[in-house]
Amino acid sequence: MSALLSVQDVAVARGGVALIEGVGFDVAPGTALVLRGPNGLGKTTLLRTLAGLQPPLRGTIAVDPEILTYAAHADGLKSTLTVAENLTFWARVHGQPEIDAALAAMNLRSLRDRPAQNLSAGQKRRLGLARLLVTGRRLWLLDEPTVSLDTASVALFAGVVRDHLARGGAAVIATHIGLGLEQEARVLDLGAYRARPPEQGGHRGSFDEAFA
Ligand SMILES: Nc1ncnc2c1ncn2[C@@H]1O[C@H](COP(=O)(O)OP(=O)(O)OP(=O)(O)O)[C@@H](O)[C@H]1O
Repeated sequence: MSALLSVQDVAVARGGVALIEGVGFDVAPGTALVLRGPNGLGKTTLLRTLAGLQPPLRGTIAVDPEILTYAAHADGLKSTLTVAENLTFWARVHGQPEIDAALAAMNLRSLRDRPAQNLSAGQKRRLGLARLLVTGRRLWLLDEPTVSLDTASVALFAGVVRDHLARGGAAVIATHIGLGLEQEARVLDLGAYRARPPEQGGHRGSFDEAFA
């Protein structure tokens, strides 16, 4: 089956500095790619680039923007709206009819009427991840999705990702922890793609991406 995302010889930069270069991979339906690498290497920058929030320095990214959704570090919740209202808002944005399955999947049913501002950090994160399910999008780009989650919630979320893949979805996930997705996920160690500094022939980024 053809890839949902195809990346060829991509280089990315942040703040005018090239971070990663020569990255290439395909992500097929039913599979996940786990991005690994030390802090500051450029995992977030690569995900932002895949999401179309900034252009690559070089290379090609083939993806239909209509099929992807990007879950960044920030939860992006509306603090005065309840759990159910937050999800309903996002479901309507994406033309999805209901939120009950998403509430159940991330164990949020008992919290449905609580304002987002009164949730714990882990509960907020669960709500942020439940939002993925009401987008109806096939390709999930996830930046450290398990931050603040306890062990049970990590397992819950791993199950949600597994179900998404089983339905023909796909995911690219920057994470430092194991999600127990060894069957479905490949691991890409981005350390091997660290950009050379300019004095060694590497590229400088432009200021366009710095403010993108
Ligand atoms: N807005 C910005 N302007 C300039 N430089 C930035 C900006 N945001 C991040 N950087 C720098 O870009 C580099 C890559 O950051 P990025 O967040 O992509 O790394 P990461 O691999 O996701 O790290 P972590 O594992 O800590 O989340 C870092 O050196 C960081 O300090």
